[in-house]
Amino acid sequence: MASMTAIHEPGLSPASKMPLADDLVPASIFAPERGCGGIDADDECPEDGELFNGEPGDRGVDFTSKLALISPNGEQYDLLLRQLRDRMEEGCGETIYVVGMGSDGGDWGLNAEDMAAAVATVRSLCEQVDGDLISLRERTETAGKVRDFLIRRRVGELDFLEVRVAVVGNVDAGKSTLLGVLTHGELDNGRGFARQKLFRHKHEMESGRTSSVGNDILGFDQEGQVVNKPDSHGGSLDWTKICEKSSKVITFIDLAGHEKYLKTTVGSNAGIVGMTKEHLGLALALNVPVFVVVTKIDMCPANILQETLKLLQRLLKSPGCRKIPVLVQNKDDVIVTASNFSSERMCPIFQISNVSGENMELLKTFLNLLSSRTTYRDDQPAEFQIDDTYSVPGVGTVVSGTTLRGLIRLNDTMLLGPDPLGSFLSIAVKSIHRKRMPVKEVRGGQTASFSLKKIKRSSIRKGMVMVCPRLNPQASWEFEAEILVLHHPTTISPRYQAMVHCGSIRQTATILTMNRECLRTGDKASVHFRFIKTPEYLHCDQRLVFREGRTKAVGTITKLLQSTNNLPSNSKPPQIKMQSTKKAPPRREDGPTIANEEAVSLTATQNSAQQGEGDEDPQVKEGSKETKPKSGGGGRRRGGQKQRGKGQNSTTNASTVAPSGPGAC
Ligand SMILES: Nc1nc2c(ncn2[C@@H]2O[C@H](COP(=O)(O)OP(=O)(O)OP(=O)(O)O)[C@@H](O)[C@H]2O)c(=O)[nH]1
Repeated sequence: MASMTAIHEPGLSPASKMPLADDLVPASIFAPERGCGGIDADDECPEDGELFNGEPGDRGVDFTSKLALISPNGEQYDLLLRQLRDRMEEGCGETIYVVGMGSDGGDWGLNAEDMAAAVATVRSLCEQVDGDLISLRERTETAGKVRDFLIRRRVGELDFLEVRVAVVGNVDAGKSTLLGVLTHGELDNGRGFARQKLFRHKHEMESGRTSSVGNDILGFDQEGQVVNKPDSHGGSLDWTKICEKSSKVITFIDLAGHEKYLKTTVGSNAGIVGMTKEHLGLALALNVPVFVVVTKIDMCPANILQETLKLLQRLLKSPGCRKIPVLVQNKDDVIVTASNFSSERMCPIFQISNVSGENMELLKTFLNLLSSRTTYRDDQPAEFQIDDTYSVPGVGTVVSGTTLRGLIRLNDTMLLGPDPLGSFLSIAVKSIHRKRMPVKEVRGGQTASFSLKKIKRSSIRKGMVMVCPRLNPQASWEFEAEILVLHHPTTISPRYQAMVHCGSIRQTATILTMNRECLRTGDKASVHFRFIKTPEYLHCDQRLVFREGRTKAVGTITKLLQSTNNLPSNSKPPQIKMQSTKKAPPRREDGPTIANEEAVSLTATQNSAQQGEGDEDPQVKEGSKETKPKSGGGGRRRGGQKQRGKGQNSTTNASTVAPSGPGAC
C-alpha cells in the first residue's frame, strides 16, 4: 500500500513552469548510472543492478549484462525464466523489465538486430509466465536503443491486480477533487465541481467537506488506459464493469482532512498540517511508502510553489522521515520512480492541477505502474480480516475486508471469531464479491466481501477474522509490544488506557506494565497491554498504533500472552457466543478502522500484513443496503451509489498524500 499526500498553497498567478527546488533530487539519479551523484552522502542509493533485471553473477547468467537476453542457451534461458518468475511474484503479478541496459559498466543500448533478439527472448519468457509484454518507453543511449517494458500477469474478466492507496492531506488540499478528476475523467472548475461526485452525505454537499472515510476505484486496462466510464446522466460508476475491463484496479481510501473528523481519519491514521504532518508521521512510522501530490499549481505563484517544494523536501529528508524526495517531471521520471517506489525510501512528488489537468497523465501512469508491495502465496492457510459488516435484505449478513494471506474459495469452511469468550465459529463461505463483482475465489492482498449464513450481523465486529481451521486460531487478551511514543503532552505510566489500532482491530487497551517507569515523547519501551473488552486475534510482528487524543505511539507486537483473567475490564459478563440470524437488528459497527498497510491514514493504515480496507461492497444491488447515512438519507454514495454508511475501512498499501502549502510543512 502506499500513501498519497496532497498539499497546496493558493496563490495569485499561474506558475506552470517552475524551476526545480534547490535540494530536490531529480528522478534521474535513480536511473541506473554508476554512482549516486546528487544524493547526500548519507542517503542510500539503489545498488547497481537493482533496477535492472537481476543480481550479477547468478549461476550461468550475468543478469546485469545488456547482452544477457540476446541469445541465451537452454540453461541460461531457464535461469532467466526463474528470475522473471521471482520478480513477478515479488511484484504481485507484474514487473518492469529493461532491455539493452546493463550495470556492468559497459555502454548502454543495443543495435537494432540485438534489440530485436533480446525482445524476442523477453516475449518468449513472458509467454512462459502467462504475462503480457507492454512497451513503456524507448530511448537512445550511446550504443543504441534501450527499452522498458511492463510485464503484467494476464488476468481473466473476473480477476484484476489490486493496489490500495490511502489519501491524506489537510482540509481543502484538494483530495476529493483529485479523486473525482481521476475516477470520473472530468476536470474541476476550482469551485468544488469534481468533488461533488464523491460526496456521500448531504452535509458534505453543504459544507464542501468530506466527513467520512470513503473509497473510489480507478481501473486500468492492459495498455494502461483508464477504463472508468461514468454514467452520462448521474455520473455514477459501475464497479463491476470497471473490474471486468481492468487488469489493475487502484482503490483510493480518502481520509477526511478536517481536524473535526480526526477520529474518522485516524481510523486509518492521524491528521496533519497539522493533519498532513501527522498522517505523514504515521505513514512513515508504519513503513507505508509515500508519494506526494502538490495540487493547485494553476493558482500558485512560482516563488510560493518553490518555497513549498523546499519545505516539503526538508520535511521528507529530516531525520524523522529519512526519505529521498524526487520531483517527477516527465514520463521517464515516472518509470524510474515507479520501478523503485517499493524501496520505501524514495518519495516521488507530483505537481498537478485538477483544473487545467497539468501533469495528471504522469500521475495516472504512475498509478498504473504502482505495484502492491506484499507478496502472497496461495498455499498459506487463509486469513481474512473483517473491516465492515452489513445486513442485506434477501442476502443476510455480509462481511467485507481484506484477505491477508492464502486463498479462499466458494464453499470453503472457515473459522469466524473471536467472540467475546475468545471462541471461533465454523462458517461456510456462500458467496464472494470483489469490488461488487461475484467471483469464485479471493487471494492474499485482495479485498472482498462474503455473505455468511446463519449468523447475526450483531455478533460480528470489525477486527474479527475468518481463518482456515488448520490455523487453530487463539484469541489474546494480553500482548507485549515494542512501542515508540510519537507524541504525548506529559508522561505515560502503567494503567494508562488508549485506543489500539491494529489491522482492523480498534479497541481500548490498558498498559499493565512496561520496562521503564514512565514514557515521554520520543521514548521507546517494551509494554504489556491488555484489551478492556474482548480478546482479539493477533500475530507477532503486527504493527499497531496506540492513541488517545493527541497522544500517539506506534509499535510492533512482540509476544502474545496467555491470560487467566478472561473477563472484560468493566467486569460485566461477556455476551455469550455468536448468535443465529433471527431478529438481527440492522446495525453497523461504527468507528474507524485503523490501518495497517498501506495505509494511514495514511499510514496508519497499515502494516503491510494487514491492512484493512473496507472498501468492499456488500453483496447487494444498488440501494438495497440497510445502512444508510444517518444524516441526509438522500445522500448519494460516490459515483451515485447509495452510501452504505460510514466506516468503510481504510487500509491500504499505498498512501496518497495531499499536497499542502508552505504552511503545512
Ligand atoms: N484552482 C484549483 N482549485 C482546486 C484544485 N484542486 C481542488 N481545488 C478546489 O479546492 C477546493 C477544495 O477541494 P477539496 O477536494 O474539497 O479538498 P479536500 O482536501 O478533499 O478537503 P476535505 O474533503 O474537506 O478534506 C474545492 O473548491 C476545489 O474546487 C486545483 O488543482 N486547482
